[in-house]
Amino acid sequence: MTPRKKLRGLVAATITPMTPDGQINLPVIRQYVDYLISKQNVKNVFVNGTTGEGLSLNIQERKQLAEEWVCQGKDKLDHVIVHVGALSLPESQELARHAAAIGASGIAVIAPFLFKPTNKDELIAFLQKVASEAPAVPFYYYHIPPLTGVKIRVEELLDGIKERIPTFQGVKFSDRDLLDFAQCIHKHEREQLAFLYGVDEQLLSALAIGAHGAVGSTYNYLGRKTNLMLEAFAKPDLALARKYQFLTGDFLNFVIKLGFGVAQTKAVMTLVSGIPMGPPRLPLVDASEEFIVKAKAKLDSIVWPDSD
Ligand SMILES: CC(=O)N[C@H](C=O)[C@@H](O)[C@H](O)[C@H](O)CO
Ligand SMILES: CC(=O)C(=O)O
Repeated sequence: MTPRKKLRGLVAATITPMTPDGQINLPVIRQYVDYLISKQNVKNVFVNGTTGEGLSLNIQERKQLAEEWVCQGKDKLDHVIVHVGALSLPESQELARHAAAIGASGIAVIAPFLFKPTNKDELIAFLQKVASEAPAVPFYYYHIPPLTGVKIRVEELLDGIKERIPTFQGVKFSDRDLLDFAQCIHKHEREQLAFLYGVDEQLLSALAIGAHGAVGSTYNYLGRKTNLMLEAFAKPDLALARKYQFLTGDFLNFVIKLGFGVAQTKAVMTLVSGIPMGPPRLPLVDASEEFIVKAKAKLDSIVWPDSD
């Protein structure tokens, strides 16, 4: 898939649908693609990331999912970014070659998080070995220190990165350090990079400092509302943009207090879309009935500015 457009706007971090007995449920993806486009107005996806339980899948499953998304997304989605990060460098390289072969529009890599890189050079060395396996595919670094424990500041990491990784195309930034994020944008203003924010509950703050888009789990089911926030911000109608951020924040604040992770995201998506996402894979366990009832009541109680 040769990207016709620059990566901008919302990117849904896809959930991996599973059958009740825990196998990946590929036939559901066709319907999932159509749902994102028609109901959420979201035309970019980030496959096999955190929300997709990418690191809990085996290589074969990851390849099958990537293929299915690229294939079902053909002529429908704008970008299919495949996360190919793994603890094992050769596995990550194999996934990168595979993503290139199937025509993914980008690849992303998370920092290895058991043996961790201790400085910028070690991390770049790892990323470079993966990126070079897919020399024609845009490469994104996936920064998510709350999960990886790798806290190397991105602003430092990016210093000189293009020389080492010519395909470097941007960052998916899932951290609350907006100084680091702002410095990335500021220092690379002249380059055609994509800085995508990944903490959905504070996307508006990231837009204010120049985020080009966002990758997140909530755009699966709150994509349409978040797109209205982006439109209001662009107008600019900041009062309206804030209303949307406050309301999506109201939902997230509520579920975070109940305990909110990928298992709960699967349950919420099943509830909202009607597409069966199935259970998560261990060590994650299914959301409780109580969680689902409360989350649904909360969602139903929100009065959106566009009132539907
Ligand atoms: C830790 C995690 O999964 N972060 C996601 C993306 O990076 C976000 O999309 C969150 O799920 C979202 O902001 C809700 O907290
Ligand atoms: C949220 C996100 O981007 C991910 O699930 O990887």
